[in-house]
Amino acid sequence: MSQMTFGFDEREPEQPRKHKEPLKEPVQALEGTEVEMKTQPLLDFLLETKRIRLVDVKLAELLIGTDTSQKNEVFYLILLLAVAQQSQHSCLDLNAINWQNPFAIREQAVSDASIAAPDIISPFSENYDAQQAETQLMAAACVGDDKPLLLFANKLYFARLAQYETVLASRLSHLAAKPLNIDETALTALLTEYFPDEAHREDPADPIKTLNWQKVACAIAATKGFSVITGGPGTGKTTTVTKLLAIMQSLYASAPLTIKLVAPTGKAAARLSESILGAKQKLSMIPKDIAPLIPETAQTIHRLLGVIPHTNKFRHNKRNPLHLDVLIIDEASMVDLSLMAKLIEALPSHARLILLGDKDQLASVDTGSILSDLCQGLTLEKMPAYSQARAEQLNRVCFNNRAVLSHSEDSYLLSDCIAFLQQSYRFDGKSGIGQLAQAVNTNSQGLLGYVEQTVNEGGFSDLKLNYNVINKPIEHFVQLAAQHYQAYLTLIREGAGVAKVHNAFSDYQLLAAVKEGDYGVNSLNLRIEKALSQQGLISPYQRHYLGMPIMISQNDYQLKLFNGDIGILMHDEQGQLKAMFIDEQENIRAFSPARLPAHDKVYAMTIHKSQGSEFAYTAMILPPINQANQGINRQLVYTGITRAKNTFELVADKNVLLMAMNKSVTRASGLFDRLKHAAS
Ligand SMILES: Nc1ncnc2c1ncn2[C@@H]1O[C@H](COP(=O)(O)OP(=O)(O)OP(=O)(O)O)[C@@H](O)[C@H]1O
Repeated sequence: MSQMTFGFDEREPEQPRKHKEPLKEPVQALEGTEVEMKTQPLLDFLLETKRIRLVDVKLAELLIGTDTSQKNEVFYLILLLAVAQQSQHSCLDLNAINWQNPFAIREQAVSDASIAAPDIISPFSENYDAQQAETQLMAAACVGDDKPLLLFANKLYFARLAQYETVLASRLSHLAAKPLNIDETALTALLTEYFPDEAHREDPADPIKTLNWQKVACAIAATKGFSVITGGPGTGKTTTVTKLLAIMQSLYASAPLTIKLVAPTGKAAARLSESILGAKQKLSMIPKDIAPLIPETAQTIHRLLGVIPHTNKFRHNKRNPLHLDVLIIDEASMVDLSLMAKLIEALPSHARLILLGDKDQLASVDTGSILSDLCQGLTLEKMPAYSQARAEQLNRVCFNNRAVLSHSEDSYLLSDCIAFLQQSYRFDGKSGIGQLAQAVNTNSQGLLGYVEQTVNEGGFSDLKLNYNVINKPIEHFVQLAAQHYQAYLTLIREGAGVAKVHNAFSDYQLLAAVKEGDYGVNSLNLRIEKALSQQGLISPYQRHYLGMPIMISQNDYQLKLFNGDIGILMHDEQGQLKAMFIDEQENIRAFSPARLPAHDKVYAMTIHKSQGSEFAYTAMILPPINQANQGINRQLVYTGITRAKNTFELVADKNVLLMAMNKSVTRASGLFDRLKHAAS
C-alpha cells in the first residue's frame, strides 16, 4: 500500500469517533461568495486545529486577488498546496486529492477540537474532480507562466519549486544524452580486469539478483554523463565507485580527471572518505600510478558550493561553475530539490555526475524525493528497463556479447543511466540485520517470521528483537542505553582525545521514531540523562555540561556548523568547556557553548536525523500502538535498521512494526514526468 500523506494526516491517529455532532455530506456545487459563506466554519476549524496556518490563508487571499476575494475553490486549492508543501511534497497532485475530505479531517480530531465541528468538511461540490480543478486553476489570474503558481501534468506548484524541477529535468536529460567519446575496447578490457569472471558467481536459482550488477554499474557510469548507482546497505556502492574511478582515470590517463566526492552532511562525508579509503586498500588490482588519482576525502555539498555567509546563496553557481570533471554525490536520497538544483546548475558543462544512495530510504528532510523519483519502477529481482541499444551495449562491454541483460519497452533516456545493485555483501543470508531490513523493505511477513524464528532459536547474533514493550517498562531500555554511554563518558574522565571520545560515542546510538511522548526523543533524552547522572557519570545541572552530546538543528553558515553535526562538550587545553566537533578531514573544531546555533541533546535521536550515519550498535524504539501516529512507515523503519553496522536492537510492539511495513509513503513530485517529457 503506497500512499500520499499530508502533514496533518501524519499526526492524527485513526481512532473510533467519540462523537460530538454527525459529519454531514459535502456541499453541493457552490460558487464564489456562496463557497465562502458555507465554508467559513470549516476554515475556522482548520485554523483552530492548526491544520492550516494564518499565513497560508493570507497568502491564498493575496493570490486569488483583492477584486475576487471571495473564498472560492481556487482559494482552497492554494491552501491544500501550502499544506502539501509543509509535508515536503514538491507540488499538489490534483489526482491524489480526496475531494470529499481534502483536509483529511478525522472524526477523532473533530470530536476533540475545542470549537464546534463544521457541518461541511469539504469546500468542493459533490461532483468536483481533478479536471474541474484544473480548468478553474487555468482560468485563475495567479496560475500560469511567470505567475506565482504553475500547473504541470495535473499538479499545482509554487513557481519556485516548479522551476527547480525544470532545471533538474533539463540538466539531467542533457547530461544523460551527451555523447561521450569512449574507447569501448579499452573499457571492455578494464571491466574484465576489475571484475574477473571467476570472482563472481551467478546463481541460476536467482539469476537477476546475482547478476554482476557492480560490473554493469561501472559500465553504465563510465559511458554516460549522468548515472545513478543505487542499492541497499552493503551492496557495494563504494566498492563499485572506487573501481569506476580507477577505470575512468585509466581511460583518461593522459589527462587525469578532477574528481570531487560530496555528501549532504559532515557525518556522511566522513563515512564516505573512510569507505573509499578502505575500498582502495582492499582493491589490490588498482595500479600504483592510478591509486593516487582517486580522491580519498569527501566534503559536504555546502562546503563544495561555498556558502556565502548570512545568505542561502552559494559562491559557485551557473555564472561561477565548479572546477571539476566528475562529481560523485553519496547519500543522494538525503539531498532536497532546491540544493540538488543549485548543485547541478553549478556544474561546468563538460562535467559528469554520479549519484549514489539507497532509493528505499527516507526522503530528504526538505522538499522532494529525487532519488526515489529517478529510480521509479526499480524492483528487487527484476530486470531494470534498459533500451535495446543500451542492453546491447552493456552486454557487449560487460558480458562478451552474451545476452545477459534484456531490454524493455518501458525504457526512456534516464532508465539507461541507472544501475541497481541487488546483492548485499555486508549482510548475507547469515545476517539478521540484512534479513530484517529486507523483510521490512519488501513488506514480507514470511521473511519476518523466519527472522523471528531464527532469533528465537539462538541464530542471528547481530539482531535483538524486543517485542515485549507493554510488559517491560521503558525504564529498562533507558538503563540499557545508559550502560552503553558509559564508555565514552569514562574516556572523557580519563582525559582521552576528541577523536577517541567521538569514536566511542558513535559506537552506540539510540534511535526513536517520534519526538514527543514516553517513547519519543525528548523524553528518552531526559531519562537517559537522569540515569547517567544517578550513576555519577555526568552532572547535568547547567544547560551545558561536561560529556553532553549535542546535535546541531539549524545551519549556521558563518560558523560552518550544519544541521545534523554532532558535538560533545569537553574541556579544551585551557580547561574551558567547549563543544568539540570533528570534521570530515578529522580536524577538531571547538566552540563556546554560547556561540552554538540551535541544538539538542542527542543521547537519543530521531530516525530522520540519523540518515547518513552508521553506528556499530543501533537500538531503535517505536512507540506502542496507541501512541504510534501515522508518521511511522516502512521507509522510516528501514532507514533505522540500516543504520546498524554490527548489532541492531528493535524495541517495538510487533503490531506497530507490521503497521509500518504495510505503509509505504511517497511524495508528490513531477520530476519523473518532466524527465520522460524532456527525454522524448
Ligand atoms: N563483489 C564483492 N565481493 C565481495 N565483497 C564485496 C563485493 N563488493 C563489496 N564487497 C564488500 O562488502 C562490504 C560493503 O561494501 P561497500 O562498503 O562498498 O558497500 P556500500 O553499498 O557502499 O555500503 P553502505 O551501506 O555503507 O553504503 C565491504 O566489506 C566490501 O569489501
